[in-house]
Amino acid sequence: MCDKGSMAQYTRVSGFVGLITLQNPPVNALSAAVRQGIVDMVERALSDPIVKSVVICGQNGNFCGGADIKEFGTNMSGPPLVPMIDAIEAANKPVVAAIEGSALGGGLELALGCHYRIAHSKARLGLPEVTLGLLPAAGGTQRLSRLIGVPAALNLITTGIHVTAAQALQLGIVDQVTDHNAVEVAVTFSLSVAGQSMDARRISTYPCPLPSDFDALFEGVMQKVRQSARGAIAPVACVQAVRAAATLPYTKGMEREQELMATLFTSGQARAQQYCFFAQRAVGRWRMPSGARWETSKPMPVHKAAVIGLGTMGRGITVALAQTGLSVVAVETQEKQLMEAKQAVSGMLERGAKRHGVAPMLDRISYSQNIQAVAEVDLVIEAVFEDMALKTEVFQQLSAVCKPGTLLCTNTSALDVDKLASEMPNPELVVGMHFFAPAHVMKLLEVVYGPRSSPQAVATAMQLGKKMGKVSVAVGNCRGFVGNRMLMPYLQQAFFLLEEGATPELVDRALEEFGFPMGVFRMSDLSGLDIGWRVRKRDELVEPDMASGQSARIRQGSRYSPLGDLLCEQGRFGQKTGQGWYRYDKPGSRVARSDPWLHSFLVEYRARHGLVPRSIDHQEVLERCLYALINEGFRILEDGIAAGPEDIDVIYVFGYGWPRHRGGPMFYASMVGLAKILERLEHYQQAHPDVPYLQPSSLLRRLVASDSPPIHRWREVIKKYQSQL
Ligand SMILES: CCCCCCCCCCCCC[C@H](O)CC(=O)SCCNC(=O)CCNC(=O)[C@H](O)C(C)(C)COP(=O)(O)OP(=O)(O)OC[C@H]1O[C@@H](n2cnc3c(N)ncnc32)[C@H](O)[C@@H]1OP(=O)(O)O
Repeated sequence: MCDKGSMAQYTRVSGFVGLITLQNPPVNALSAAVRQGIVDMVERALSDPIVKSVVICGQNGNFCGGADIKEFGTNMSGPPLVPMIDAIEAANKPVVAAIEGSALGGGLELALGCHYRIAHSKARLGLPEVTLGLLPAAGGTQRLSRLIGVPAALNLITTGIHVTAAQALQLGIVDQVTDHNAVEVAVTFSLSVAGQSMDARRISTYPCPLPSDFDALFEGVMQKVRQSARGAIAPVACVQAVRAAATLPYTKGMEREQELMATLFTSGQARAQQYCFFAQRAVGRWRMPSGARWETSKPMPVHKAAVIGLGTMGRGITVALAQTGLSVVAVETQEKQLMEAKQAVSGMLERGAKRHGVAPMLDRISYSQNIQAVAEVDLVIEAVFEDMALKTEVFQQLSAVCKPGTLLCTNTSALDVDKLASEMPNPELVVGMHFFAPAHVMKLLEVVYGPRSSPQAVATAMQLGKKMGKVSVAVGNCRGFVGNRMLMPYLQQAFFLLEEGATPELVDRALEEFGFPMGVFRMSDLSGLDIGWRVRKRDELVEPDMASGQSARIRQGSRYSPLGDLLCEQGRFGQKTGQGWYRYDKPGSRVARSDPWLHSFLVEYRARHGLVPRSIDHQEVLERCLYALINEGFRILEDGIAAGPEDIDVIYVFGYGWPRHRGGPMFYASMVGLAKILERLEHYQQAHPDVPYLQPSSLLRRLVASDSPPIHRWREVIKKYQSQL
């Protein structure tokens, strides 16, 4: 017997079991139609006298990915989740959740409303609402705390982590884990408990186990959460909701859960985080200005890869490749460096494997000092020193050694990928892969294509990035690509603010309060001030600091601050030398301390250049640094270097510490209001006419003139703008 009409299919199986199958591909999200289907089918199963028990499962081996996030921005209709789950829990026949694939968010909340949960061993469970700026508001905070206790519930709910079936069993979230068909096991099990009272299985009736150190626990967790949330409100609300579970009766706790959810639901932060969720997925659907795109470009198979150059980046890339299960040839011509790298790579693999409880992939890697060793690989990632002549030489060797068709990738953060490609016999096989340090940890990968890169080469690099667990974004070739190009105006404004009266502490505090993990100066100290210095020297911007006054701070026709160069001349390269914008207890130590020397140096510098310090507030810091960065983002869109604002936002959230709850720079601009951004840029440009980065981009002007459409409609304006160029 079967009813296929709705988005929850009803079948009677094994004679007496009502099987309800959610069917809303790809993740069986609980849309209004699915909720209606569940309500109807549960009612049907419970009112059918032949049915003794009920099993709820999801179509295609996937239980349920939670509430339908796409519905959140709309006028929500259909039966609400809470009464639907309450009705399941109140049922007088056993209801068993058969969990395959994922049970996340509302999906797990639905399962917690069931009387039993049976999971397949490969299933994953979690309450990831916090990552969407929300909390589990279909009883999740109240039921999970009662089921597994406050500390474990706090951990799951405030972090949003997914746990394996085995971990869920250990925590007590599921009752049984099986390697067999979970639906069949659940059907058999449901019959074994048919006729029994379900009173003891209703989690909402459980008392919440209270830890002895209750107050200290909540205080500690709240402090930790506030610190790591960097201004995000959802993690704090999650703690408050769990506290309600621990202190209030169930119905009151539910009221508190709803109240907290209402605040989050309507907040800009939830919108920003949900935007990030979809943006992260949208960047996989890449397109190039030539019209080539993800659906029509087939990646080449990659079984064996090589890494050339085993410095910090090369080591991280080797680890990341080996962890995907690929065979890796790691080449380093210097013997000492090769030995050190081998030890470091093995250490990283062993530590990673230990964390995940698996065997380290040490035998996946073969090391060599000879570039000939890469003859048979499908793809090479060159990670030698950031120097065009050196990279060109290595690429020429590679094209002589590699088998035909090998994809040649350069790991560069700024060099001209197209220029490199133009020196090769097969420029279509050359792409940039800009990894972020540490390469085996950081999630972001910029895949850089030039006008000559073939769509297949881009597709291959994008697919490899995905396999490596990276969020890969395809971007065009320009100085600094997307991320570092936008960083230039940001850094420049920060330097100018110091000249005008700010301190590194003030600028960093403003940016950290905004939500960055580190302000620009602490970050520069961490990365090393000498990196930018080297680039500025190459660009012939660095001059001996002989002169004073305004003319000494003009380079190549624009305002220039030599502050960073002056620090480097003193050997202050940041953390590694123990001194930079801050001082450190010793070279390599991480705690940044305010440096009186630096403050005196700034006073003296301003005096020497006739700069009268003024008081600068946080608002100005944010506007100058962030709006200049955003303005460059608009230029990047104008130039077609990024296909859309989502690409830029994903790069900033995953690679540059932009707070996720602010959605990325372009989303943030849309929230602030494009007209306001334009007005402030015009204001600062008038005050600083010698700073080209503050000149508002034509696209920003065009968007404002088009009544500032919502961000999902920017692409239309960009297309029109580009077609008129
Ligand atoms: C005054 C106002 C008062 C307001 C009161 C408000 C009351 C509202 C009450 C609501 C109660 C809600 C309670 C509930 O607690 C909330 C939730 O459940 S939120 C959702 C939680 N779930 C998740 O976060 C899971 C998200 N999904 C994933 O993590 C992954 O997709 C996956 C399930 C692990 C599968 O991963 P993959 O196989 O890699 O597939 P993709 O990720 O690429 O996804 C494929 C495709 O599906 C889309 N999708 C995935 N999940 C959802 C979803 N939950 N809703 C909608 N769409 C989803 C995803 O976007 C992909 O599509 P694409 O974007 O590529 O088109």
